[in-house]
Amino acid sequence: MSSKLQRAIGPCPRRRSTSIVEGPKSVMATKKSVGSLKEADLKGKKVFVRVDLNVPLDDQLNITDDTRVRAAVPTIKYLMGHGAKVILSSHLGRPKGVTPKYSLKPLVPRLSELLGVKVEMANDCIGEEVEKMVVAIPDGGVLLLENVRFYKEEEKNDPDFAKKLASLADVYVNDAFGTAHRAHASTEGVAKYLKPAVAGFLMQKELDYLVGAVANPKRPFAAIVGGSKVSTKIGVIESLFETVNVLVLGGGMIFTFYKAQGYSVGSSLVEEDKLDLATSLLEKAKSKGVSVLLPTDVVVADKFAADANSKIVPATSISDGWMGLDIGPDSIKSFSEVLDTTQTIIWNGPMGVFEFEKFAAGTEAIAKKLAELTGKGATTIIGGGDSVAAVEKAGLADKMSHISTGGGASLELLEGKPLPGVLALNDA
Ligand SMILES: Nc1ncnc2c1ncn2[C@@H]1O[C@H](COP(=O)(O)OP(=O)(O)OP(=O)(O)O)[C@@H](O)[C@H]1O
Ligand SMILES: O=C(O)[C@H](O)COP(=O)(O)O
Repeated sequence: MSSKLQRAIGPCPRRRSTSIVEGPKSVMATKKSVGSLKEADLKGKKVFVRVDLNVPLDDQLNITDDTRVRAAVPTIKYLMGHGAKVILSSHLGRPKGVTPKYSLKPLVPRLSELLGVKVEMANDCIGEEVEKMVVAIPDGGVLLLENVRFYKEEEKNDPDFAKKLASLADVYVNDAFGTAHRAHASTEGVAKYLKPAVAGFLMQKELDYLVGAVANPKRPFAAIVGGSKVSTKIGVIESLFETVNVLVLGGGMIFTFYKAQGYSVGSSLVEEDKLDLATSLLEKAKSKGVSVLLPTDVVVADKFAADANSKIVPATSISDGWMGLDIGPDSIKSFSEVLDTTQTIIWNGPMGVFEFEKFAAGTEAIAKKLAELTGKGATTIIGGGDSVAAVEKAGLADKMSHISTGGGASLELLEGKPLPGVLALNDA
């Protein structure tokens, strides 16, 4: 095989039919058809809305990325417009007890601005004071409860705590896709005590793309999986084997695959205990008829730092003392050529250490390619977490078909794990 060519294991992309009924494990594990907000009677009703306002804050408590706040707006505006009394609940961070730096107060100005109303804020999420504030919400008004994780009962999914949350409202709406993989009191438990319990618009959109498009994709269907470690992506890779035609691998995980094949990887990131697994994953791909593409060239560095010396070398012969931190230009070219032939692409995990400018080219090039293909009619789905950060950094977020607000949740969904926050909702 020429070093100019991608290392392709398995045959070329081929068409396969996958129906929702016969679909892969990932489709069967969670349901796509959940009760809709549009069917609920909302006028004058107290609606408990679980949103995911777990956003990054800087040291001055400024929001550094408001994507999740903006994503929560359509559901809240719909509820306001239909005369509901909106009770917003979220977590922020992973506090152990009441912790001021994890208060949701810094969210109030941005929420008020986006919703065009003064959002009221409670100092707690249950109790008498909160109950009084709920009674005072006008039709179409919005009350934000304090961080629900200030109570340890939240993460324990304590039934009494869930009942207390439920007692505040008449209707439950879960729009917190980012937290749908957690069986917590506000994401799962509360749904047992409030009927109807329905999905918000963001939740529905995430499920439509991540379950719908993946179950029934326009083909050829490619998955691009990158990021640092194979170990965190085994489940998703194996699950995608059931449905994709092409699997493109990048990021730090590729060196475990190369080392497993006996190539020299220098001091690149390698998970020594996953070498056999890497070999068996490639064999499995072959048996499933999935084409696996690994980079042929990489950008290597003499240290893990933004100002490291760098050079481009074949991916299969990295000298001692050098580590691969990005895919190289030949790989970008051949990955792009293959992606050009595909109709649906899901991307999870960056191609390199995109946080360092010198090693961001591979990730940026893939982001640009996906933006271009979206413009030509392909469906492009960015699976959350660092890939989303990279697409945002490249200013291309609005050029993709769907950007998931859930890193962990989207991975678990693609891995075929059930999402408790979705399963708890009423069927459609
Ligand atoms: N060649 C590499 N060597 C070391 N680290 C790498 C390399 N390529 C990418 N990374 C790092 O991988 C990290 C992301 O990996 P991770 O496995 O956490 O992906 P992820 O966050 O799960 O992706 P996503 O969130 O998009 O699902 C980034 O911080 C990036 O710097
Ligand atoms: O950011 C996330 O992935 C969600 O908000 C869930 O947060 P958690 O991982 O702390 O449960």
